[in-house]
Amino acid sequence: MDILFEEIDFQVNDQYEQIIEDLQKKKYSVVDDFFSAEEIEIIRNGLLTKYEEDQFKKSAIGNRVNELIESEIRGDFILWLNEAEAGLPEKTYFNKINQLVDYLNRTCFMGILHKEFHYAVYPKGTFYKRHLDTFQNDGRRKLSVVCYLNDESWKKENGGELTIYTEENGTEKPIDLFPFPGRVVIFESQELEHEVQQVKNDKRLSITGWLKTR
Ligand SMILES: O=C(O)CCC(=O)C(=O)O
Ligand SMILES: [Fe+2]
Repeated sequence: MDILFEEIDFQVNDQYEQIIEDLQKKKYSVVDDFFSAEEIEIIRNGLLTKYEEDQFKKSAIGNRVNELIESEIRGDFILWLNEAEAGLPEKTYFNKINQLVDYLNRTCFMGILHKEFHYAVYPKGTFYKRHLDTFQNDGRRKLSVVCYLNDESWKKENGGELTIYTEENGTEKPIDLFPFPGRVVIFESQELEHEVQQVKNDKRLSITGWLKTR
């Protein structure tokens, strides 16, 4: 009975199916309407409140135990999120992420057991040089998930593109993705090198995180 009930409960989700197909075909997926404008505003306000309260710290290279601040490599400021202590903004974020994780685990047996996310602010002039997310000493990182939190006034001239280094017929093909609000980029952490181009104006707001196995 239990099994039958679960099968009835399951609903195909076209957006998630598209993400799965993209990941299988290209190792990355760009979803422009993962969050609504209202949700993004709630989450952005959550970030800004904590940023103004000085809760962020300078990002570092390495893992969370062995950190080294390297401004030549990355210049963002981050705040790790604790889901157990999430307020409305973080709950709004995690609700959607958890739905996606459930779907991936159910349909692709991805075995995602852990996740870690942080808010990030890239002030004017900052960047994150080309890297692979598993350089952070964490082989359990399976999927990287980045969500952009700026408002509608974010312009291309502000820079801060995420450049992902894809491959086509054996040659490297960089793709620039602008950090538009509500856009979520998901990619294979162990496979795809990427970088954040210098922010030319304003400050670039996001949540970055990893879905992890084992
Ligand atoms: O903010 C982005 O677009 C990517 C951030 C990133 O690569 C990282 O934090 O590892
Ligand atoms: Fe990264």
